[in-house]
Amino acid sequence: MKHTVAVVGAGKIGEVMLSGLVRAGWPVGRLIATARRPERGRELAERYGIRVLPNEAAAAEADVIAVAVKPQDAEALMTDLGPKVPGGKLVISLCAGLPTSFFARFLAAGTPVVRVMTNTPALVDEAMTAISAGPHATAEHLALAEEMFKPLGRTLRLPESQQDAVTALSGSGPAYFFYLVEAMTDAGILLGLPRQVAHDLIVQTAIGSAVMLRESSEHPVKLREAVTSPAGTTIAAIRELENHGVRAALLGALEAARDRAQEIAAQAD
Ligand SMILES: NC(=O)C1=CN([C@@H]2O[C@H](COP(=O)(O)OP(=O)(O)OC[C@H]3O[C@@H](n4cnc5c(N)ncnc54)[C@H](OP(=O)(O)O)[C@@H]3O)[C@@H](O)[C@H]2O)C=CC1
Ligand SMILES: O=C(O)[C@@H]1CCC=N1
Repeated sequence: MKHTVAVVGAGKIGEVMLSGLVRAGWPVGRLIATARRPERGRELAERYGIRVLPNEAAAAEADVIAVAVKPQDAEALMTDLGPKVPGGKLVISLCAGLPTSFFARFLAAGTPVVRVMTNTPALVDEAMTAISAGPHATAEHLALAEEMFKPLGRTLRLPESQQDAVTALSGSGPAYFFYLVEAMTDAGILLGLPRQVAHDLIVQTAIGSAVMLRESSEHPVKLREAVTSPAGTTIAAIRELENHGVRAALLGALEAARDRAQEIAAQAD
């Protein structure tokens, strides 16, 4: 925790990261945020007691520069800031789709770049974060990225070539589960339950199922089979899911998310 970290473009995911570092005891004096809108900067300074600086000043002071702008804003940011990033800094990209080679184009030769895909459960220290070495990133840089993201949940090192798939699966993943919970709550209402009751039933069921997935050594198929009684209620529901092609829809959905990540990269080329 002896490094100073600047989150450049502290929006939703940047704040998730900063709040996790604060909870993990990262000294607030070693955390810097940048924001495009002054009111957003004030909000972050008040909420976390961290410093909010202009991009160039943040990059000059920090050892680690975490880029958390939308991919569509990355080119404008890097065109301006990239040449001003002093040598010897570690640049971490949190951006979906953009390869580390995109960032290297704007940075001084030899600047290490690490690509990270985390997710919003970092807010409850249950993130899944995948970390990949880009140009000039050494084992030491990966270890530093892990030091920052480990307190926020699980971390995994993967080749950068797998990051678009990771983005589709775990980066966007929380949205799919929230969508499912929302739809199942509606189903509870259809069956006559009050909204709050339906919500509570399904949230606790989701938590219980997630804990079983993590803590039992059983394959998900076995866990599902244990719920599915012969001629029972569950198989009646599963038949409907199969009839509606839910498995195929998921395969297609994740492929679409991966394709969108690739399109973002192509647009930035
Ligand atoms: N949301 C998520 O669950 C995840 C997002 N990501 C990635 O994180 C990145 C950010 O996503 P998200 O947090 O959702 O988006 P947000 O729009 O919430 O955050 C981006 C922030 O960057 C600010 N910004 C843009 N340009 C500049 C600039 N030049 N200088 C300073 N600040 C700037 C924006 O300001 P303004 O408010 O004015 O627009 C905004 O606050 C994306 O690349 C996304 O792919 C990765 C994993 C998960
Ligand atoms: O939807 C997005 O593009 C970002 C990347 C992963 C999660 N949210």
